[in-house]
Parts: sequence; structure tokens; C-alpha cells
Amino acid sequence: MDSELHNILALIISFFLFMILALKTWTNLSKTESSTNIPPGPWKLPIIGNMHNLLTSTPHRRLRDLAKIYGPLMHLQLGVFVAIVVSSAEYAKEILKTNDLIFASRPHILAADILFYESSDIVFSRYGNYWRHLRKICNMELLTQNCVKSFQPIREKEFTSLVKIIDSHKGSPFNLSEAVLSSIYHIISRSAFGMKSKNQEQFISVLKEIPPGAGFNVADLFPSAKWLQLLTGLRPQLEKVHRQFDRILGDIIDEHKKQKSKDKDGQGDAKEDLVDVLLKFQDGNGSNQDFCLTTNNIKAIILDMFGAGGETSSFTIIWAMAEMIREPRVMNKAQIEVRETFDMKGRVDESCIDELKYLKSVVKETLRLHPPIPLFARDCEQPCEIKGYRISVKHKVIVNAWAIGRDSSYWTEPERFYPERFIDNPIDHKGTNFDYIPFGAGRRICPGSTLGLINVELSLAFLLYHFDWKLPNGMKKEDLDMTDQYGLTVSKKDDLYLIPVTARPILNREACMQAKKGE
Ligand code: HEM
Repeated sequence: MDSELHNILALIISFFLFMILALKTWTNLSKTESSTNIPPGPWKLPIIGNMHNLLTSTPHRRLRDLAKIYGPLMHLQLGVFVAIVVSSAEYAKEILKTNDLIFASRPHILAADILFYESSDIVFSRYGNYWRHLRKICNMELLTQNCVKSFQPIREKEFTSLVKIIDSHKGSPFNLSEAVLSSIYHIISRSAFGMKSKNQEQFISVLKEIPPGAGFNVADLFPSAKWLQLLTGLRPQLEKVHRQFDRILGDIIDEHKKQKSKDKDGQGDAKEDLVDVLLKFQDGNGSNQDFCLTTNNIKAIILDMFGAGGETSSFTIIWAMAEMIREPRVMNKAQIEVRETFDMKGRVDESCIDELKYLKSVVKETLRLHPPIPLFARDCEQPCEIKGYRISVKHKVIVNAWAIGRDSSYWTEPERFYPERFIDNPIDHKGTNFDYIPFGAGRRICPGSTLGLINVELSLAFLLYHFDWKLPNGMKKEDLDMTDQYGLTVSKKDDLYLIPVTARPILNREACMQAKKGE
């Protein structure tokens, strides 16, 4: 009883403290902002500003709806911050190209500080030398075209295992979301860390514990009010997740150090991977005096590769399958292409992936409708003017890639899943077409697009080659729930269950050779 009373009192006190802080902030901000020419924005409530506009599990949708009223460059008052929301290709180009350097850092968020060791990873570190070094190392060791190509056997092996697992469930409902996520994590950990971490399944289950909306939380909007982080429950939840990640990441590093000393003793001959390279930069190690990493920095970077590369790719695969099951014409067309390409060989082979023009359009169309990172944020580091509007230092800029991909000014029938729109269309994801930015643009553009895309394209080729797919329990395609939800990335809210029907069995090596001879 005593503790209940204590909790209630704490809540009441916190509420009043929050109101006082918010009122003070709001009064100060109304004074400063009214005198500058900032973009239009919705009416603000006293004290909380526009925070109520974003109390939703799908902020990208709410922001698009607001932009329809207030325009493609609008401002919102979120706690102590002013957020400038960009919802058109023209303004995205102004931010991500014309003024790229001014907007090259990301805002500070609590989740990044706790999970990513004081934001010392690539995604959240501030623009500057440290970030440049990290990006260079990861590019050279993992993400160049050649590196990505060298991981082909890992991908083919993993997707063959996935197909075998699916085949053992043929005829009954199968949780494709879970199996695909696990395969993608296996591929990333084997490519980046040279092994199947024994902690991998644990890692996936810890990821699921990241609180929904961690990437965008009310506690981030009043950073000086530390008690708010406790009141919302975010800090303790994130700290719990962090402790679990920290143990797993520590194990990955220890495994590498052990392997390294075995190699020194002449007992092992493991190939160097990203973690080995990062360890060479560890405090005081070797010749790399100009750039040092702590163990925590290394952990943050490993987490980045899982975090930025895992969900993004696997959610794209699941959205593509969900869209195709609702549009059998598209699935059929993609299946014909994949089967015609690989029937002679009797198996899917990555070296022919560029022949799959239609499948590539399916992937592009999926990323247009369902960019896994629909909102990406940048800090304004220097006052500037965007088409007559004044953007001040420390304004947060949020680019709504999701809204831009569904804007009827650039896309006909924008809500329709229609991969044909990308056939014979030179538009690509490389950050020069600002009406299509699923990988972002400018200096902070995603460095993992090649790795991400090959994972998505190849997995879909495997899934479509070997199986026909049906919805479970006599469900009609119109009834498939396509609701999305926001965590750190946007996923389909419910896992996708489908019934696989084997169409092309997995051939063993000899049978493949025979099929090839018959070409
Ligand atoms: C379908 C797959 C993927 C999508 C749609 C995607 C999308 C994005 C987006 C939108 C950003 C923010 C870009 C910006 O601010 O302009 C980003 C950043 C990033 N992505 Fe990806 N990504 C994918 C796969 C990957 C993979 C496989 C990796 C690596 C293993 C990766 C690593 C990163 C990193 C490190 C950043 C931060 C870059 C920086 O801030 O400098 N991503 N990604």
C-alpha cells in the first residue's frame, strides 16, 4: 500500500513538473519562433505544442496527412524542439543535396545513446572525422561491390537452408517473417563476423524487446527532464535491452580475440572479417595511432550492422511477398521469370540475378510503398534559407521518404502495387532521384544498399522458384492485414503466415549437374 501511494505521489509530482517545464519551454519558444520566417505548421496546443499530432504507431502516415494541409515543408513544435518536416522531392533535394553539409548530422536520441554506446556507431555519430573513418572501414571491409560479391556462397547456402526448412512445412501455415529474419541475420553475421554467432537466436529475441516507438519518444523531446525518461519507462526498458545486447556483443568480440590468438599460435587459419579489422584499431593497438576505437565503439558498430542491415532487408522481403500474394498476377509473372531463368540449372544461382528484370522491379516497387526507414532525421548545424524559409541551428529536419514515395505528383496511382512502372524506367535508389529515396541521399545515404538489395532479390528468387504460395485458413487476399507499425524500422504489424506448396524440389548436386548437361 505504501509503495502504491508512493507511486501515485511520484506520478502527480512528475505530472506537475512536466507541465511547468513544458509551459516554460512553450512560452520561450513562442517568443523566439514567432519572429522568424519558419515554414507553416498546424495549430499548437498550449504547453504540449504538436506532440499530440504524433502520438501514433505510424507517425509517417500522420505527418503525410498534416503535410497535405500545411504543405511539403512544415514545422511542428515537439517539446523543446522545432521539427521541420519535408514531404516533397523538391524540398528533399534542398536538404539532402543543395545543403547536404549543413544537414549531415543526425539528432541525438535516447535510444541511440543507450543502445549504441553514446551514439558511437555509424548511424548516429555526428558528422566528422570519427564518422568518416567508420564509414570507410565498413565500406572497405563489408560493403563494396567486391566484398558483397565475395559473400555469394554464404547467401546461397543460407537461402538453400531456408528453402529446406520451408519444404519441411509444405502444406501447412508457415511463419515466413520469422524464418526470413533469422536467415538474414545468419547472412549478416557470417559475412561481417565470419561465423554463425552462437548467440544469434538470442540476439533476435532481444531485438524484439526494443520498445515500440524507441526511435521517436516523448522523452527525447525534453532532454533536460531526465525524470521524464523514467516516467515514460523508456530508459529502464532500453537499459534492460542494452545489458542483453552488451553480453552478446562481448561474446562476439571474445570469440574473435580467442581465434586471433589461436592464429598466432599457428592453430587456426581464419579469414579476417570486419570485427578483426575493427580490433586492430582498439585502444593503443599497433600502428593505428591516429584513429582509436574502444571496445564499446566496436560493439556499437557490430550492432549497427545487425540493426541497420537485418530488419531493413527482411521487412522488405516480407512486404514484397505480402504485396504479391494480394496481387497474384504479379506473383505469377515474377515466378515465370524466375523459373524460366533457373529451370535449366535446376537451382537458383546468384550469378544470373541481373537477368531477373521483373523481380528487380518488384523489389523497387516494394521499397517505394514500404521503405523500412520511412522517416530519417538530420540536425541543422548552421542557419540557412530553404526557398525563402528560415531554418535555424538545432532545428531537426525529418524527411518523410514514405510520403514522397506515395506522392501523386510523381507517381500515377501511387497506392497501387504496380512493378511495371519501373520497367524501362531509369529511376534508381542511388540518391539522385529525390522522388524515390528508400536508401536516403547525400553524405549519410545508406552504405549498405548493394548488400541489402542482393539479399532481398536473391531470397525472393529462392522463395518464388521453389514454392507456390497460398494464404492460410481459406483467407481471401483482400483480408490480408497490411497494417504497419513503427519500432526502429517499419514492419508489417502481424507476422506473415503463408502455406508453401513445393513447385521445384531442391536438387542435390548430382541432379543439378545432370540438369545442366541436358541444357
Ligand atoms: C533494404 C535494405 C536497406 C534499406 C531500405 C536501408 C535504408 C537506409 C536509410 C533510409 C538510411 C538513412 C539514410 C539517410 O539518412 O540519408 C540508412 C542508413 C544506413 N544504413 Fe541502410 N538500409 C538497408 C540495408 C542496409 C544494410 C544491409 C546495411 C549494412 C549491413 C546498412 C547500413 C546502414 C548504415 C551503417 C547507415 C547509416 C549511414 C550513415 O549515417 O552514415 N543498411 N539505411
